Amino acid sequence: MTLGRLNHIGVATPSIPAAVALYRDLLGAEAIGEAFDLPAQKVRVCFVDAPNSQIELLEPLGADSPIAKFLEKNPAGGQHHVCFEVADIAAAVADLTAKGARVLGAPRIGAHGTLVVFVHPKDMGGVLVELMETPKEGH
Ligand SMILES: CC[C@H](C(=O)O)C(=O)SCCNC(=O)CCNC(=O)[C@H](O)C(C)(C)COP(=O)(O)OP(=O)(O)OC[C@H]1O[C@@H](n2cnc3c(N)ncnc32)[C@H](O)[C@@H]1OP(=O)(O)O
Ligand SMILES: [Co+2]
Repeated sequence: MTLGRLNHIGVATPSIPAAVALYRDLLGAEAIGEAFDLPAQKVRVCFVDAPNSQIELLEPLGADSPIAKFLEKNPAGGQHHVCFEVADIAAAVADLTAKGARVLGAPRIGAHGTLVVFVHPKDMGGVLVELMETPKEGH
């Protein structure tokens, strides 16, 4: 696989509205999307756009959300993952698996409507890495 652009940084928060206020009022964020639920991934999502990337604010949907456990350990929230784009997610999964990295589950549709997958943080120096298939032109 070849590492593509940094698509977003995932930030877990107990409150998307409170986090949005910080990015808007403290940092001057001007392009903030509407929050939306992603039930299949057990998260509520809101994107804060920066000129060259995005912050993906994440609230847990339900006690079994992957964010819930993170927030138990980090009640105020915090940096959760980084997401890079790849041209071909299946090829990336095969490559990573062949290299011995733990790919978590099968690719599934993420918040941008394209296939995403995660690599276990223990195989990436303590960083939870998400890979997202680059949206096809015009999609
Ligand atoms: C897909 C929609 C959206 C998008 O962009 O499109 C998203 O990004 S949704 C993001 C939320 N979804 C996920 O994170 C799915 C992948 N995550 C997982 O499978 C788990 O959260 C996992 C495996 C990373 C952790 O599992 P779990 O929380 O059940 O286990 P532990 O808490 O015991 O953690 C095990 C070990 O990993 C360390 N850990 C956990 N989370 C993170 C993290 N975000 N960054 C770095 N390290 C993390 C944790 O500290 C444990 O380490 P240890 O040394 O044993 O304490
Ligand atoms: Co993400």
